[in-house]
Amino acid sequence: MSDVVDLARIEAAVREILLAIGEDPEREGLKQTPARVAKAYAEAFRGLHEDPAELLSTTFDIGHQELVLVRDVAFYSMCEHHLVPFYGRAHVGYIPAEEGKVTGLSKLARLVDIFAKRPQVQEQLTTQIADALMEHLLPEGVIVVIESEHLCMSMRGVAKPGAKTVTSAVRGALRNAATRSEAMSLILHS
Ligand SMILES: Nc1nc2c(ncn2[C@@H]2O[C@H](COP(=O)(O)OP(=O)(O)OP(=O)(O)O)[C@@H](O)[C@H]2O)c(=O)[nH]1
Ligand SMILES: [Zn+2]
Repeated sequence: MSDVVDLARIEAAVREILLAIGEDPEREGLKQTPARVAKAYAEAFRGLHEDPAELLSTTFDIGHQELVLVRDVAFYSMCEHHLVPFYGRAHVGYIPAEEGKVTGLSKLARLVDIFAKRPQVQEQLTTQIADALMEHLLPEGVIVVIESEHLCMSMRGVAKPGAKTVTSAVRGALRNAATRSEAMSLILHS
């Protein structure tokens, strides 16, 4: 990870922030903070250096052409406007095509993290997951629903803790009313 994220540069920047807020970066409690924040940021943004195509290249030949849905995938992301977390649950479903591919269930959850671990906005996170599945699995259809709380709306600014933002992206056969409502009822069952 450290070969793609410049830890020293983050450390220097965090030291500057501490000075700018009127703190003393040399005091005992803060001495290790720039290094800790650098490691935490490398983890929070590791998805920038991960490839969805590679992740979704492991596929199986299973003759299932009905909905596959992984519900309640917990994720933590960082709002690109304020660099504070937004977090919640993603529901990711697709209908494999006859000539398309089926991937491992864990890969759907890993795909959420590849895009969540980047500076993000929720709409783009939702779209990127859906489009990556369409591109790499060539399925009949995809549905992605994300529910999350944005700390930039809870702990600062408008200060509305508990407000949930829900976004969806629906592609292909899942745009069909009956199929979409079957998927939504399975998602809302959670
Ligand atoms: N559409 C969208 N907006 C987001 C997301 N995360 C944060 N925001 C919003 O981005 C907006 C940024 O607004 P600005 O007016 O530029 O920034 P600000 O002065 O800090 O805004 P306030 O949060 O209202 O104090 C805010 O309304 C946030 O609620 C997201 O994932 N999607
Ligand atoms: Zn924000």
